[in-house]
Amino acid sequence: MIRSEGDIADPAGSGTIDTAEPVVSMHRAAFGYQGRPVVTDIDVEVRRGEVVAVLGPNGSGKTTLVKGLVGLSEHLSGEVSVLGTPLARLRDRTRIGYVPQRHTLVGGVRATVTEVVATGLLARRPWWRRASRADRAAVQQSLETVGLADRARFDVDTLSGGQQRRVLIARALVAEPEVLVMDEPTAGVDHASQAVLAGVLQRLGAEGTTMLVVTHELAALRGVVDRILEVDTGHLVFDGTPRRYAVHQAELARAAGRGSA
Ligand SMILES: Nc1ncnc2c1ncn2[C@@H]1O[C@H](COP(=O)(O)OP(=O)(O)OP(=O)(O)O)[C@@H](O)[C@H]1O
Repeated sequence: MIRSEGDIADPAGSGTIDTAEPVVSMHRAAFGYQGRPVVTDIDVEVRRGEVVAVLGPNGSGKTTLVKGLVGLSEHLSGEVSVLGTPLARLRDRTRIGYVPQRHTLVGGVRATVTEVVATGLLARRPWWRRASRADRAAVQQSLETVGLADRARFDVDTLSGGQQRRVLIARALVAEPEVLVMDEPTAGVDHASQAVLAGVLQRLGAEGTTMLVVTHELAALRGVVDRILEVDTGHLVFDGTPRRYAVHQAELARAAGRGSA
């Protein structure tokens, strides 16, 4: 059974979040690969300004679900709209920022932090056209958002894992997406970097950025996330606030305890 929570938090406390139009809307949606569904029967509406954590065991389909929103897994059935447009008709993909699961920044090619972040603008500007002043300002702004302005000229392979994640977030932010989809932004980095990343997400959430964040580390995002979706074996098994999720988990633990008694 899916438990749902109607109220959403207003992370900025501004009272200005427009909750009327869903930013992401899925109805009986299925996503998968080569025509084979991995996640099915997904019913979710994400409203503007929500910060949604997607939880679940390894292999449950979290990545497949969020990849569906950026066209990296196949949308096989059901209705999916992003920013009011059916997914198949969404032409301007820069409106959705995507931070992939495993960073692939290091790998033979030398590039500075600025160069990597600027690639986030390529969808808007052909590669042969020189970066405009506005482009350079956008790169600088997104590096400031993730706290890496002082590393702009560094080679990315001289950065720590956590800093490289932040470079990828800056690359996703530079085109000013309306929704940011992140796959395990805090995975595999030390606790200090996790805290910095959580701070970055907190700031983005407070600015009203709509985010879907796949994570195994909910504790690192405490206070940032205002809604949790849990996926298990390709199905959505929970949808509600972190507080309700804690209650739900406690209930499951009690039931398991009774079962084993
Ligand atoms: N490109 C692909 N082609 C075919 N099957 C895939 C592909 N990517 C993932 N799968 C399969 O889809 C299922 C769900 O994988 P997915 O990566 O969505 O799970 P996840 O919940 O994100 O796991 P994890 O927490 O380990 O990242 C797995 O059985 C996986 O083997």
